[in-house]
Amino acid sequence: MQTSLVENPSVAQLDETLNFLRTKYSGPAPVLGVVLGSGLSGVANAIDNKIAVPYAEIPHFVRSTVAGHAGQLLFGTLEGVPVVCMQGRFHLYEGYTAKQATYPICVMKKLGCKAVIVSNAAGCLNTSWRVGDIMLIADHINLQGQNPLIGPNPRACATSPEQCARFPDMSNCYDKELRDIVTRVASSQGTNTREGVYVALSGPSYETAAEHRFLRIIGADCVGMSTVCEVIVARHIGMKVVGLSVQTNMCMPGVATCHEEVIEAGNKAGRAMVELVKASARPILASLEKN
Ligand SMILES: O=P(O)(O)O[C@H]1O[C@H](CO)[C@@H](O)[C@H]1O
Ligand code: HPA
Repeated sequence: MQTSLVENPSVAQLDETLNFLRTKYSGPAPVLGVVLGSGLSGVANAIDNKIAVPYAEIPHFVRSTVAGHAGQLLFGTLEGVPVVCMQGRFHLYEGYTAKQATYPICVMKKLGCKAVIVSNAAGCLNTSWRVGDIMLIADHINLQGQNPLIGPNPRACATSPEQCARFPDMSNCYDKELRDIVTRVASSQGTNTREGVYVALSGPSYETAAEHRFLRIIGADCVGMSTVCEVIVARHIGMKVVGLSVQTNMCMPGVATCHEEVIEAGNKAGRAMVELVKASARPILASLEKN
């Protein structure tokens, strides 16, 4: 288990994790990280030459405790692009600190990833959309009451030689160029993606109808309990981000929400997600290599 609740990951911690992972995987260094949300595990099936490492075995990783989150790190290739994929993520409501929940993002960076695709299942607040729609995250609102960067900010983070800002900019959090690439890939596949704002709450209780009204008023299109801390860390250490939210349930007055419904809708949308993530890997890599 990670011991420090306030410090960024240390060089020693990350080295220990990486040395362990190197005993399990010796293929090409991953350039793209992928985080799979509730019910979205199916994307893992598209990864070729897969090596799976359970989180429980990885030094300084915590455990997945939520249904629909397999709890393993996958190495392999997506359309020939070396990737590392979290088949399941960590949430604050599981009792983890923001630093524990985002440690794998630092590991991805240390392994060589220049960008990360984060995906999630989300409740749909936008009344013109439907269950199953895939939203490219254009921006987020962090209402989790936590920020993974709280605490000392060393001159250079253990993940990167460059200085990590005390006050990192979040203006192009969800990279516009990569977002446009994924949108083009989706439309070439006949998938009509949406763009919008993801709001993250701590959970684990779902929202009340009054909270839904409030979240619409402040400009959110969908709501979830994850992602934003991962994205803040990724941006802090200089990784580009693509965010995908699958609309798994409509947030409507008098309509109950349950996690089984979320997982089922995630699984159903999974096929489109698989195709989208798969076909986006190469163009994303081309864009990263160009910049
Ligand atoms: O964000 P992901 O991990 O996809 O999961 C979403 O689904 C769960 C609630 O059903 C919450 O964990 C929420 O954040
Ligand atoms: N609310 C919060 N998180 C969620 C939801 C929701 O309706 N659906 C999936 N994750």
